[in-house]
Amino acid sequence: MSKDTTLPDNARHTPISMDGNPTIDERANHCFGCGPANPQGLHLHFTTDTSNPQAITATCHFQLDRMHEGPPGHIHGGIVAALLDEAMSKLNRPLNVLAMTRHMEIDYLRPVPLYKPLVLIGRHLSRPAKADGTPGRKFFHQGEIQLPDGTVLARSKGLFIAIDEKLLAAGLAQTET
Ligand SMILES: CCCCCCCCCCCCCC(=O)SCCNC(=O)CCNC(=O)[C@H](O)C(C)(C)COP(=O)(O)OP(=O)(O)OC[C@H]1O[C@@H](n2cnc3c(N)ncnc32)[C@H](O)[C@@H]1OP(=O)(O)O
Repeated sequence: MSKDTTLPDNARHTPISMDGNPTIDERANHCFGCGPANPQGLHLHFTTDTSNPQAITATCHFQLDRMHEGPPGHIHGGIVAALLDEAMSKLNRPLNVLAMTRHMEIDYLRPVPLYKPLVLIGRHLSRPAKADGTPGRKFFHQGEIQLPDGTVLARSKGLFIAIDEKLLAAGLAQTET
C-alpha cells in the first residue's frame, strides 16, 4: 500500500520522493540557520510536533551573543528575519514538501535581547487548495520569537511555494562531479 504523502511525518527529514536525492543544503550542511558545518551559522536545532496535522509546529530554544548585535544588547533585525524564516521553513519537510520562501512580513514588536534564552516557533497555518480541489503549491506559515514566559517579541507570516522535486533532482544531478 502506498503511503499518504499529504500527511506530515516527523520521522523523516526529506520528502519520500527525494529518497536518494539529497538537496544541496543537506549535502553541504552549511545552511546559515541550521547547518552544523557552517562555523558562522546560527546552529539552530528544531523539534517538530505533528500531533495536530492541521497545525504542526517547529520549536527551537536558542541564545545569541554579540556577533549578531544590532541595537546595543539586542539582535540585529536581519538576523531576526533569518530566525523567523528558518522557523517557518522547518515546517515544510514534515509536510512532505520542498518549498522556498516567496514572501514574508515581519512585525518587530519588541527589541530581541542578546545573551538571554529565547524560543523560536514556526506554525503551519494553511495550504489553500487549487480551484480543482487538489492540494495547492502555497503554504502559509507563521513564525514567532518569544521570551520563555511567552511574551512575543517578533512575529512573521510567510508564503512558501512548493518546488518541483523532479526538476530539483535533475538540477542536482547536473552538478555532480
Ligand atoms: C538552488 C535551489 C535549491 C532549492 C533547495 C530547496 C530546499 C529548501 C531550502 C530551504 C530554504 C529556507 C527558506 C529560504 O530562506 S529560501 C531563500 C529565499 N527564497 C528564495 O530565494 C526564493 C526565490 N524565489 C523563487 O525561486 C521563486 O519565486 C519561487 C520558486 C519561490 C516561486 O516561483 P514560481 O515562479 O513558481 O511562482 P510565482 O513567483 O509565480 O508565485 C507563486 C504564487 O505565489 C503568489 N504570491 C506571490 N506573492 C504573494 C503574496 N505576497 N501573497 C499571496 N500570494 C503571493 C503568486 O501570485 C503565485 O500565485 P498563483 O498566481 O500561482 O496563484
